[in-house]
Amino acid sequence: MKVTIYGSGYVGLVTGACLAEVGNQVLCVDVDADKIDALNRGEIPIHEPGLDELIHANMKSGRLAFSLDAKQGVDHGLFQFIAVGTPPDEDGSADLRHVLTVARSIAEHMTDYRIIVNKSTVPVGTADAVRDAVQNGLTERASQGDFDVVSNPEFLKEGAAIEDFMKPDRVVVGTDNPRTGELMRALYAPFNRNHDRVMLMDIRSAELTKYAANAMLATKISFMNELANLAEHLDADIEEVRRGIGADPRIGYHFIYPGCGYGGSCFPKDVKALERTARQVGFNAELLGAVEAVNERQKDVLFSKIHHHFDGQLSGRTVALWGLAFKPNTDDMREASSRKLMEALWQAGAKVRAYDPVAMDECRRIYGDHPALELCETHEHALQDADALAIVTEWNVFRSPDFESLRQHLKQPVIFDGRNLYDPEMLDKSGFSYYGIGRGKNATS
Ligand SMILES: NC(=O)C1=CN([C@@H]2O[C@H](COP(=O)(O)OP(=O)(O)OC[C@H]3O[C@@H](n4cnc5c(N)ncnc54)[C@H](O)[C@@H]3O)[C@@H](O)[C@H]2O)C=CC1
Ligand SMILES: O=C(O)[C@H]1O[C@H](OP(=O)(O)OP(=O)(O)OC[C@H]2O[C@@H](n3ccc(=O)[nH]c3=O)[C@H](O)[C@@H]2O)[C@H](O)[C@@H](O)[C@@H]1O
Repeated sequence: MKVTIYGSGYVGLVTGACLAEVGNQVLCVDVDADKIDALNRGEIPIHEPGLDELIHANMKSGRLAFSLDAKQGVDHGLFQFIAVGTPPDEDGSADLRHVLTVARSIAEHMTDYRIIVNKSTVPVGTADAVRDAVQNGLTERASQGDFDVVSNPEFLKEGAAIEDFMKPDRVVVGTDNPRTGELMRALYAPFNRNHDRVMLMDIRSAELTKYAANAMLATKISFMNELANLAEHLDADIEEVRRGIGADPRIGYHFIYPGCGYGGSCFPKDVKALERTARQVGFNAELLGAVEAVNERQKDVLFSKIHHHFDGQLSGRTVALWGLAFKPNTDDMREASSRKLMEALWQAGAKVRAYDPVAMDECRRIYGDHPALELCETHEHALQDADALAIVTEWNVFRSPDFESLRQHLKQPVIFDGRNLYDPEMLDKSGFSYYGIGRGKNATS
């Protein structure tokens, strides 16, 4: 089948590469000329395990191509996937500018029946807005073009995106046309071999399903972070509590890891957008507001602990920072907890020596040559002359460090562990001051 995908970011590239891999002819269209040039040279703009190989193999076989030309995109695919960004606008609602630009450009060039598939995360009612934008465009051209609009939200996780796309838990398809539903089912058939994962539903429910999934996951995290902070007041260990509740299959072990707040391009923006959607229809979504507020506060927790440990005297201090990405296996630093921590440390007059296995270039792109930031070649190197170690991303390489060498490098043996990687008792016995999240009595929040 022929597929066009607008937007060559995380979702567009993964969708394009995976659909090409199972035999479709895929054209990815983007407005970013540098990105398309790089892709055409075989350079992949993001770090996503397995993506380079998949893109290279499918470009070579002629099933995957990249273009700047929207008309070529409209001519190419029966399926027109929209996978452009939907960033928060000023009040936190999803900004649909890019989605509607694509819709208008499809209308401008369309000559045959097209299925417009919205994969971007968009508020309920967006399919109607896309349909109106396309219809208005066609009317202006006095064209009789026929089309359907489908909602097909994406649930992949960065760092495991290929696996998630190739073996989805479910494929949600919102459509009001049974024939289009069957065409979507045929497109996804290769990912559906063991059991039918395609769930057909009405469009508005599909749109809401995406926000509901992210909001539920974010709620679990904020709930655990709230309890972690409470555990510090009660001298209990949240890691024991986590194991204790996770054993109940109704709760489960997934997404109940406390930490220094959730980041990334999606949870923060999607929780806000859903809360704003509710507000727009006159509904006060109290829980969503609390999930967001707890997360904002949680991103300050490591700084509070550092500030407290050094009696507020941070000027002239140096903190070694392990991890910059919002989670392991990605170079994405959007809404990463590392950013809030670094900015607070700089504000307080401290310096940061940071290391991340893949996000160093991204950090350089964001902060340039910041005078209070040194990007170090290894995680050990980051420790040199540092007063303390802070960890914000649970990369495997940080899980089992040589604590003896760590003690020798640090000016003071103190660790602020934003991901609860280490055993407090063991570190205590080895003479470290250890601050985890919710690990017994050291409340500063
Ligand atoms: N990143 C993720 O893990 C996931 C993201 N999503 C959703 O998918 C959507 C896309 O997210 P990402 O891939 O992360 O975004 P991204 O920011 O990585 O990529 C978006 C791409 O769209 C391009 N673009 C903008 N306007 C365009 C236009 N008119 N025509 C063609 N291309 C255009 C941009 O140049 C950029 O390359 C968002 O709505 C996001 O919420 C959903 C599931 C997972
Ligand atoms: O809509 C999206 O973009 C995607 O958002 C998330 O995926 P992603 O943001 O890539 O990353 P997650 O693995 O969900 O982690 C998000 C954040 O939550 C934090 N987290 C996660 C799990 C946990 O138990 N505790 C916790 O603090 C992570 O450190 C990270 O900062 C969802 O997991 C995907 O299903 C969804 O498609």
